[in-house]
Amino acid sequence: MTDGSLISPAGLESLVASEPCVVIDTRAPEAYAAGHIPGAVNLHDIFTYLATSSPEGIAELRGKFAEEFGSVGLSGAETAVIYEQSMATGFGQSCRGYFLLQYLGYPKIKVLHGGYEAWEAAGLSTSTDAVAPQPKTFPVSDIGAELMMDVADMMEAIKSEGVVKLDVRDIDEWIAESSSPYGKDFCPRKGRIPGARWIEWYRMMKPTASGPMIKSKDEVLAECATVGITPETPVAIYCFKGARASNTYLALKEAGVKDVKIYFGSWNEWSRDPALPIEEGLPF
Ligand SMILES: O=S(=O)([O-])[S-]
Repeated sequence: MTDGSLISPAGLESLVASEPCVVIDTRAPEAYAAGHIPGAVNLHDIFTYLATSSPEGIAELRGKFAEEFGSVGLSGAETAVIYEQSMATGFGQSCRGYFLLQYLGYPKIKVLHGGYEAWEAAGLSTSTDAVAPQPKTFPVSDIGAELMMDVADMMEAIKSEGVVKLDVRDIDEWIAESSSPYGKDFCPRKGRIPGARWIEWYRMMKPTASGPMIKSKDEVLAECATVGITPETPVAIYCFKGARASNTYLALKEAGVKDVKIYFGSWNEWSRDPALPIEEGLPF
């Protein structure tokens, strides 16, 4: 898939040559220091930040990322291009950045399809030079606010048969063997949001010579059909903290599923409140 919000390495090379761009590397600082796309800035918080959906949590999240995206030079005039190592090795962290920018109402966003691995596979130049971005005022808006669900929204979704609650976590989390990718007992409870259906996030990608890539529109819709999702189905996605969910979000949006939202607090938030219902044990 090459149109829409995904951009190929060659496409990114011509884009940066022709218009203002801020290229954002979401990998760990050590990986960035070892080599990055020339001119790219490093924002690893995009991946590591644990969000909650309380009013205070949302206010903190919005303030933090408006500040961080402004500090790397996003004013609304530049296209933000986000990348990670590859689409399937960093829990979808570049897509988490994409989702956060959409949520904050940023107008021009792309994800480098295939990430740094695809950039290197294309033989394009890399750099270890430090980059000093020029800070700008980030243009926060409410236009994307409805994309992010809070606990109350998820409780409503549980009551609604028509909304597919889509769990995209790894299998050990789905079968309630582990509570998180950070260790089995990182969260106090293991299980699932009641009524959730499951597509492990890797299924949205397939291997290529340049690394894992998001499947074609028809391939993604075929995966969706296995859990009853059509382009018209409202979908509420969750994972552990919103990164893998963002990878699936992007795949579904690119495939034409119209109403997709993320419960960004995800299992990290839900499992910590004993008042919230869960399904425990094996899902079969
Ligand atoms: O992908 S994740 O946010 O659940 S670590």
